[in-house]
Amino acid sequence: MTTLLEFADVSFGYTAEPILEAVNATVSAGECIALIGPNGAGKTTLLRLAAGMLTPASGEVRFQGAPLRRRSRQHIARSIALVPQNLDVPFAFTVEQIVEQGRTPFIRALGGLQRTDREAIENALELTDTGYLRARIFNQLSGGERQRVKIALGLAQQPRLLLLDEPAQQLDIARQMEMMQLIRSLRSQGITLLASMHDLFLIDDTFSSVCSISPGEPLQQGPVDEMLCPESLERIFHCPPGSLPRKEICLA
Ligand SMILES: Nc1ncnc2c1ncn2[C@@H]1O[C@H](COP(=O)(O)OP(=O)(O)OP(=O)(O)O)[C@@H](O)[C@H]1O
Repeated sequence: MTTLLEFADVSFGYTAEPILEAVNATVSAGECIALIGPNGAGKTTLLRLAAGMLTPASGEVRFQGAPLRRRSRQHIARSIALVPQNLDVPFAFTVEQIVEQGRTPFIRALGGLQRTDREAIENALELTDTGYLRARIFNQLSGGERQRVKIALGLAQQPRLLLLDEPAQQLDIARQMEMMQLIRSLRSQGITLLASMHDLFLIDDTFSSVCSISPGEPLQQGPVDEMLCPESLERIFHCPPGSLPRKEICLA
């Protein structure tokens, strides 16, 4: 499989205190990876580094073999979309206006939206089943509706790699199932995904593999069943050995 994204010995900290140290990881084209780890381990930070929004203190993040730090924000945004946990929209923008923002990296000066931009926007609305919300004010939507619109915004960028930060957060069980169905459908369309996930029970049927970050542990990547076994989870989440139930822990 072709390597799309690569972390090569990446270290990063917001202050002198490192959050990520000598991280090595790869995301291959077509993969759908769940990123797990304890609160504060650095999942959001890793996603921001992957999107080129943060620059490593040392090491390199590469996309299709080229270091991200040598690419412009606009260039990166044509290939990689990050769907954040929270999207602050200060004005009464409609859903359609929000999703249109995904085309910003493609618009030429004074050019406005072209036919290809309109097609990308319609496709994103259709894939996320948010077309019926297009005239609604984003800030007035429910949490579940907002989640889908945020993903539509990312998809409007027509990214090779879609990064999702906690896509299932604050969703009820039915909306969580719909979100996982959406992720599976994006996966079946060949979109490469890396998503931070707290709810481990949602991972099994949807993701192709799991990547873990945990303080004091090297980053690990592996098949879902191996990564979600009790022994592995106890190590990742720093639970005492034997504390996770063996019987019904069959997450995978
Ligand atoms: N802008 C920032 N400035 C300073 N410290 C930050 C900043 N953003 C995050 N941090 C710190 O970096 C660490 C990692 O944060 P991050 O949000 O990446 O963790 P996370 O694994 O996504 O956490 P959670 O599961 O709770 O969402 C935390 O200790 C956090 O407080």
